[in-house]
Amino acid sequence: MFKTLFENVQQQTPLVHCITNYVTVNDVANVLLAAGGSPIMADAPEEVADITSICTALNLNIGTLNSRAVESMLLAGRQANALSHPVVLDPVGAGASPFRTEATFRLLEEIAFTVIKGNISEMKTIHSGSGTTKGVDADISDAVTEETLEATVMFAKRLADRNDAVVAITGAIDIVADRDKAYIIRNGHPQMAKVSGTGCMLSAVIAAYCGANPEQLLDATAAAICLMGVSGELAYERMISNAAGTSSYRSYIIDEISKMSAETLEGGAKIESR
Ligand SMILES: Nc1ncnc2c1ncn2[C@@H]1O[C@H](COP(=O)(O)OP(=O)(O)O)[C@@H](O)[C@H]1O
Ligand SMILES: Cc1ncsc1CCOP(=O)(O)O
Ligand SMILES: [Mg+2]
Repeated sequence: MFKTLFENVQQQTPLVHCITNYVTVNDVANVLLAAGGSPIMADAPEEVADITSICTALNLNIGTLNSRAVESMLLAGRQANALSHPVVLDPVGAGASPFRTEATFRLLEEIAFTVIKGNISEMKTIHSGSGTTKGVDADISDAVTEETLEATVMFAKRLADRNDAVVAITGAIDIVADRDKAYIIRNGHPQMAKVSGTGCMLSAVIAAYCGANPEQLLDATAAAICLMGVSGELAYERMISNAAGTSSYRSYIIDEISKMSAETLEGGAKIESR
């Protein structure tokens, strides 16, 4: 399922324009290189439309939002839409403050997103306009369980339909959906939540996969999620065998992404469709 999607990224080296937060920006750049893409971070309103024009995909992440960044995101998003480039939204912390929530809705109104990717609390905020979130992390009471899984799959499909986008909800169980079809992905490791930026890294990798595979946006998004999850599992094994800690784990995740083969990805993916 993933071989061609994976190879397209390796062969095309998609250039991804990121307007992202200053917490995880370096990891986002390195994970894009590790995955076979290429990063450029640019957030000045004076240049974002030009930068987007030379890229393959755009990744908007509201993690450390300010008014100038909102302006830049709108300019870049409009240009990416005009050029039919895929655009990913990571609504980091939507629901944590009115500013974040309102900016998220303004972006959703004015830009056609290809993929909207967040944790369950952020995605519930996008659905209802308000929500509980533990800062940038999901509220534990929102967590998707086996009991709430099918309802969350329906929720993801409805949200995808309403926004005319692929919707990806991350957590212990990841769900990715368009209006008709969903995938449930059970890769990853709880340790990934102990590293700031695994969600941001994933959004950038999704942008690279969609840029290189514009005709298969749902599958490309699923491939990126499996890539992140399988790498998180392999990195955890290495962390344990080296008696290492969370800082090394962060590097090990990027290492495993850089060493990934189509065969390991395919063999390691725990994915089912609905
Ligand atoms: N408990 C978990 N078990 C397995 N994978 C996880 C777990 N928590 C997070 N992940 C993985 O970590 C990555 C980031 O997801 P998440 O923590 O939900 O995002 P964010 O950091 O934006 O809140 C995803 O690839 C997800 O699958
Ligand atoms: C801690 C923090 N604060 C603002 S952005 C950010 C990083 C969030 O990264 P992720 O969404 O990948 O956990
Ligand atoms: Mg996040």
